[in-house]
Formats: sequence, C-alpha cells, structure tokens
Amino acid sequence: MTELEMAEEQMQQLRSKAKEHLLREEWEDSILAYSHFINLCQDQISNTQHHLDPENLSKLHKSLCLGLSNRAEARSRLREFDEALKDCEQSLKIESTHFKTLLCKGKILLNLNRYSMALDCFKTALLDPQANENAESLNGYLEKCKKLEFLSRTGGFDLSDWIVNKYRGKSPELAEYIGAVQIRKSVISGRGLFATKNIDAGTLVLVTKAIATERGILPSEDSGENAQLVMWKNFIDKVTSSIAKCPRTCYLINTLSIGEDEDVLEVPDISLFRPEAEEERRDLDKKLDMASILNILDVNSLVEDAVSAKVLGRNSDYYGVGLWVLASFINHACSPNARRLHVGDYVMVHVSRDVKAGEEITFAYHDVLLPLDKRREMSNSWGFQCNCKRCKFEEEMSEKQEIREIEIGLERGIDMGGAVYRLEECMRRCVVRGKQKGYLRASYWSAYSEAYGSQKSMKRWGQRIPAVDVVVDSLVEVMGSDERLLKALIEGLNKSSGVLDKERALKLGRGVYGKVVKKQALRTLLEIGLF
Ligand SMILES: C[S@@+](CC[C@H](N)C(=O)[O-])C[C@H]1O[C@@H](n2cnc3c(N)ncnc32)[C@H](O)[C@@H]1O
Repeated sequence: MTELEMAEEQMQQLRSKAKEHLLREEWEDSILAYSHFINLCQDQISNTQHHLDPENLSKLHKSLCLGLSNRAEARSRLREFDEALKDCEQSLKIESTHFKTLLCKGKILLNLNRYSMALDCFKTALLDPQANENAESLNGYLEKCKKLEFLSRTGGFDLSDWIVNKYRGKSPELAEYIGAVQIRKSVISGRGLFATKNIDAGTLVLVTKAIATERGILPSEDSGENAQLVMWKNFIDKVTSSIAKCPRTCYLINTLSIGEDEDVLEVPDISLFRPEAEEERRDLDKKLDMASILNILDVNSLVEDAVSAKVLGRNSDYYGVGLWVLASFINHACSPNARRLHVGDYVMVHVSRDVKAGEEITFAYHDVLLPLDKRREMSNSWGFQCNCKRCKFEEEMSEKQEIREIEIGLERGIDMGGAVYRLEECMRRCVVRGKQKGYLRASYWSAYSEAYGSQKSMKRWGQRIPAVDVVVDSLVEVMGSDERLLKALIEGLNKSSGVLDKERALKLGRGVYGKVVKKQALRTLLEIGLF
C-alpha cells in the first residue's frame, strides 16, 4: 500500500468514526475525531497539492469542507459558538455556498441574536439546489429571522394573546432590543441608564437575554437555604462556562461593576451591547479571574421574582436568578420609574411612568412600599446606602415626634385607619406637599392598604382619610405603577361602590405590564382579575 493510500484509509476510518459520534450526539468525541480528520486532510492537501490530480485535490477540499461543517455542528451543540463560527468561516472559504455550513452558521447567529447576519446566511442557502429538499425548515428559519430582526429594530413586541390565554402554549419568541437609552455617569453611583428622549409610561427601553440563569423550586425546610446555595453554585458554574466559551461574553461581563470605586469606571457605549456590534474594536483578550466573577455576580445578578418584576408564564414557586448584562447598568431608586418582566431567558424593561429626556431609568432592587429603616436594611444587604431624594426627605421627617409616635403605634398594632389619619394630619401640619406626600404615603402603604381593606376601619375613619384613588394617584406619581396599587384601587372602589375610572385602571395596568400587552388584552386582564 502506498503512503497516499494509507493516509486515505486512515482518513476514511476517522471520518466514519466522527460521523458515528455525531449521529449518536456524542459531541465531544465527534469534535475530537473531526479535529484529527481535519488535521490529516490539511496535511494531505499541503503535502500533495503539487502532484495530486485536480480531481483528487478537489475531493480532498470537499472532505475538508464537510469535516469543518460537521465539527461546527458538534461545537454549536455544546454552545461553543465562537469556535463553531470559526469552523464555518473556514468551511465557507473552501465552498462559499456550502448548504450544510450555511444552515449551521445561520442557526448559530440566530442563537447569538445576530438576526440580519443569520438572515443573510439562510438567504444564501436558499440558492443551493439542496434547499428544495429542506424548503420547509429553511423557510421557517427565514421567517423567524425576519420577525426577530423586525422586533429588535422596532421593539414592537406583543405578548397579549399569550398572557390572556394564561400562558398556554409556547412562550412568544423574543429578540434583543435597545430603545431610547444610553449609558452615562450617574449621580446615584457609577454609571446608569438614561433616557435619550421623552418616553411615555409602558414603553420598552430594553429587552435582553441572560448570560445565564438558574431556576428551581425551593423546598420549605430550612427556608430553602441549602437549595438556594446549590442553585447559586450552579449559576456561577454556568456563567463561568459561558465566559470560557465566548470572548464577547467575557468582554461584556468585564464592563460590569464589582461594587467598589464605581465613579472611576469607564462608561461603555450602548452600541457595544447590540448583538451585531463590530467585534474588532473590542479588547477581547481581557481575562476575568474567579474573584472578580464572584464580585460581579454578587453586585449585578437579579432575582426574577422581585417586587419590581413580574415573571410571566412560570409557576410562582420557582426561584430564579440570572445575569442580564445591559439591565445591570440600571441603578436602584426608592421612587423608581421602571419595572421589568421576565419571559423565559429574557428580561424586558419598560418605564412605569412618563420619563423625560435625560432622566435616569431606575428600578427597585427591593420593595420600596416600606419605611426608610426597612429599605435601608435591604439596600445595606445589597452593599450600598441609598441617598435618593425620598430617603433624604424621610430622614428629616423621621426626626419628628409625630412620625415616631405613629411608628410606635403601628408596632403596637393600633387601628390602621387611625394611623393613616394621624399621618395625613401630620403632613398637613408640616405642609408636606406634592411628591413628598407620595413618598410618605408609599412608606406607610401597608397601613393604608390595611385600612382600605377593612370595613371596620373604613366605617370609623373612611370620611376622615383621603379616598383610595387619591392616595394611589399620589403614589403612582412618585414610583410608577405597582400591582398592589392597582389591586387596592379596584377593590377599594368596589367596596365603596365608587365608579372605577377604567382609563385610570388601564394606565396602572400599562405601568405594570408595559405596552407589550395591548389595550384590549389589558382590559380583559382587568375584567378577569388576572394581574
Ligand atoms: C447593578 S449595579 C448598577 C450599575 C452601577 N452603578 C454601575 O456603575 O455599574 C449595582 C450597584 O450600583 C450601585 N447602586 C445602585 N443603586 C444605588 C443607589 N440607589 N444608591 C447607591 N448606590 C447604588 C451599588 O454600588 C450597587 O452595588
């Protein structure tokens, strides 16, 4: 047997082995075998290209092209998208219209949310004769790319049907989207996200896919602490693995705060977070050590089921944690103007009240319908102290004897209607007006909500305290919409046989869900009490 024949036989064996692994979905073994095969193929081409007849040389090129394409497929199944894309590029250099490679590359780009580049791949694949046999799936991908590209350009998402149908069926396909926002230095701390134009309540400002999420049901014993620790460890592993597989992910995570010296941090351009941003400009070699990863996750991870968030389509027993890079630039405020919806691995952030151009977009990291000391405890556990206008104002007010007495009364369980009456009287005497009234009412919301919910309390105090809609309006003005406010408004007005101003309820609903739920669907949700 000649040397050439021996090499050919070895290649033949390797190819069969690699293919077998691929069919059995043994991705790692398949990658190993294809790598070996590809090396042999490349050696063979460079050693023999001058004395091989053109037909054999072309056969070798074809084999190499297919080997690269199949290795790309196996790598993409392991979510090693970067390496898989490199294989696709090499394969397409040999045969620029190689159908299988174009299909694989298109799917990878779709996974990376690079919709228009994926669309180009599928369009080119359509020109290949093989497209006829695969017309159905190819057309499916083409339609999907077009739809997602449109959504990422316009932000025109519509979750109405899915929500009204109580999340039955597949969750809607989402795309990454960046609205009228930019990252700038913030007076709150470090960098923040800012509106670049006036934005009305309910409008989306961003939709972004998680780098990683971890979800599970927490058992009730030891308040789920152990399970939470296991989930946190799994979450860290997932983030670390994403960083190892993708330099872009590593680069983006590197832009995040570790919670210290935020004021000297660089302000990244928002365009870096667009999936289709140019790769070349980036310093993709910067590495992240484990200590930095842990600090970054500590400061930036979000729990899905927070008060300023709504998890759509999943059992409420689930506990979920995730890292959404762009959303990590949003600072906390005790009078926030944005909320988030969690759908699958995406987070959708919308403003929950009208926002002016240049205003910072903020959401609540923890419950803000609580008094100052409780809020302080929670921001301390996040590792910062909030000094927003509301906190400063309440600090002044907490010096007042009357406020102290009200707090003592609340601790001792006095009639909530009475506590509300005293607070309103105190605000009248201290000439607390406008937003500041909303701030204090928000802090003592639990007293208001209990009073409005109790027949006995309303009978005694109802005439002497402001009506529920007046209080809800003043709260919405300072902290945007909230489900609890919407519920209190509807129930309170029902009880007092007041007429529910539908437009007012719709506005509140819009603040909670954003414009991704259309008016008619929102009306249905309000009618069936599903909010
Ligand atoms: C998710 S990051 C927000 C973006 C961050 N400012 C940056 O420059 O990357 C969370 C960190 O921002 C800071 N932060 C957010 N809201 C704050 C607030 N209301 N007051 C003080 N610091 C805040 C804290 O350091 C917190 O750990």
